[in-house]
Amino acid sequence: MAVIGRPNVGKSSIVNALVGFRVSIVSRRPQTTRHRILGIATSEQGQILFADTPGLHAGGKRAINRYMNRAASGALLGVDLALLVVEAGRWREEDQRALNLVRESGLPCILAVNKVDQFKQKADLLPHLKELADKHGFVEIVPMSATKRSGLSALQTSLLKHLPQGEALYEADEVTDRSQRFLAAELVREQLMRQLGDELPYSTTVEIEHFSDEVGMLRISAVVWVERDGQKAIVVGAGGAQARSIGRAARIAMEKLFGRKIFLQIWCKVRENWSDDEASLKKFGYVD
Ligand SMILES: Nc1nc2c(ncn2[C@@H]2O[C@H](COP(=O)(O)OP(=O)(O)OP(=O)(O)O)[C@@H](O)[C@H]2O)c(=O)[nH]1
Repeated sequence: MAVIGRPNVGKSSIVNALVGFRVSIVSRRPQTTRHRILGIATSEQGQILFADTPGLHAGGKRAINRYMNRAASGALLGVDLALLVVEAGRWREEDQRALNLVRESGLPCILAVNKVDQFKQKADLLPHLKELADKHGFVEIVPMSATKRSGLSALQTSLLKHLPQGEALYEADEVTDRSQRFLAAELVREQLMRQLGDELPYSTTVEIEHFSDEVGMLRISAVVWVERDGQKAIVVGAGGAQARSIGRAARIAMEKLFGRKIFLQIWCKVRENWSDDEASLKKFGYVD
């Protein structure tokens, strides 16, 4: 099934909560997820395959924005069910755009109304849900909060109810189809999204130059690519402090995720205009 919605509504948080593993990075900034990522949630009741997707957005004109929107809308092909995620109390143009794509796909769709913990007027929740119900024939509407872990089991139950029965495609201990190398790059990028201000995260990407499994540890060398020299100065920081802080937080996250000791080195390099250049995007793994 495909998880779809505008940026920042909590798609990755929902997938991680149901998979029970941080397969997809999360930050408070919109457009954190850039790739389609498979999350596998296996329980006694069954196995659910989630395609987490980049937030569907308007406005971004660079090649990377087109790639992200393609990755999201393409996820609706070849799945049995759509999960549209919205933020409680908000309905924007981009939510409508996501709903339109679901409509065009003809897929049955469950609506997850996330972040109900932030919904100020609790008494208005029911009328709000009614308004949402009027927008489309959703097979179910589930109010929930991924961070407070409320409504998760209701969501899991309704997903299982509306997915077709079949043989499990993955082993019970598999959580994603992505490699450790990919996840390592994502965890560095997560820190760039979290620690860098303003527009800078959107000019960065991460390439793993070296990844080796050694006795007692994984040795990883990552390149943070930026688009201008001035950006490199910010990523590195005074005396290298910013790069060290990014590296430290990413290493801790990797050790937790992989259950291994990690030796992580980070370099910062400039490649002008990489985010609007098809060849650079390919080189950095943005491949359909
Ligand atoms: N208050 C609250 N915050 C939430 C909830 N779920 C997610 N968030 C926060 O919302 C922000 C965005 O979450 P993500 O899971 O990255 O959202 P996304 O839809 O995958 O975002 P994109 O990558 O932009 O598409 C993060 O700061 C999350 O911690 C929730 O239930 N309640």
